[in-house]
Amino acid sequence: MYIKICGLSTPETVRTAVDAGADAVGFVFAPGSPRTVDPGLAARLVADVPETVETVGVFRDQPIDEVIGIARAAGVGTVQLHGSEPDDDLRRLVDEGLRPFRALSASAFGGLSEARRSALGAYRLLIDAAEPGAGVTFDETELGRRPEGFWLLAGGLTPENAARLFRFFEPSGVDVSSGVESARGVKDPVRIEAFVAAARGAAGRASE
Ligand SMILES: O=C(O)c1ccccc1NCC(=O)[C@H](O)[C@H](O)COP(=O)(O)O
Repeated sequence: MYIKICGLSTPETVRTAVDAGADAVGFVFAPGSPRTVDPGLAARLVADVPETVETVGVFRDQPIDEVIGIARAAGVGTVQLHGSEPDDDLRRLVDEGLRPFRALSASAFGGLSEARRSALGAYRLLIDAAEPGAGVTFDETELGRRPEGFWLLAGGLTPENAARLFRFFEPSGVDVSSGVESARGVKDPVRIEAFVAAARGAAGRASE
């Protein structure tokens, strides 16, 4: 079970996520979000993250050269693309030594052709609600068949619903942002710890 805590912007909450046992921490570089950080702040936060924890930059419809420049400046090793970027952008990230996550809404994934599903199978997927970072869950009927490779479930997860949704969707891991906040854009250390514990607990029970 892989756990990603997204939209972090303070040293305290990054430390809480790492100490709680998150596998990845995410920083939003897409403009216009209450969680958007600049690359300088992200670089200071990334400096305190152990190498065993994946650092993820989150982008939406930004030019790929800009994405790579920000990822390098911030020092993140992984790039999560939320827009309608072409597959060439994903290949370019790989060529640059960055690990891509392709984020797709559940309904977009559910509507893909078999050929498109298998092309995307080359990448790690993050299946989200229609509006990323909005704290909204999606309905089972929107997704249909589960992705075949490594995929993260996102969209409206919380400490309260993580175990139930993990058991239902059986993803490779989970991703959360709004559900571990006390107010929009403000992460809550207590909820981060509760989320990681709930997700780990669910994964442990699923493997028994
Ligand atoms: O967080 C944002 O505001 C955001 C803006 C633009 C693109 C992506 C964004 N966030 C992505 C995430 O934080 C998560 O990967 C995912 O959408 C889950 O969000 P939530 O439903 O809030 O848990």
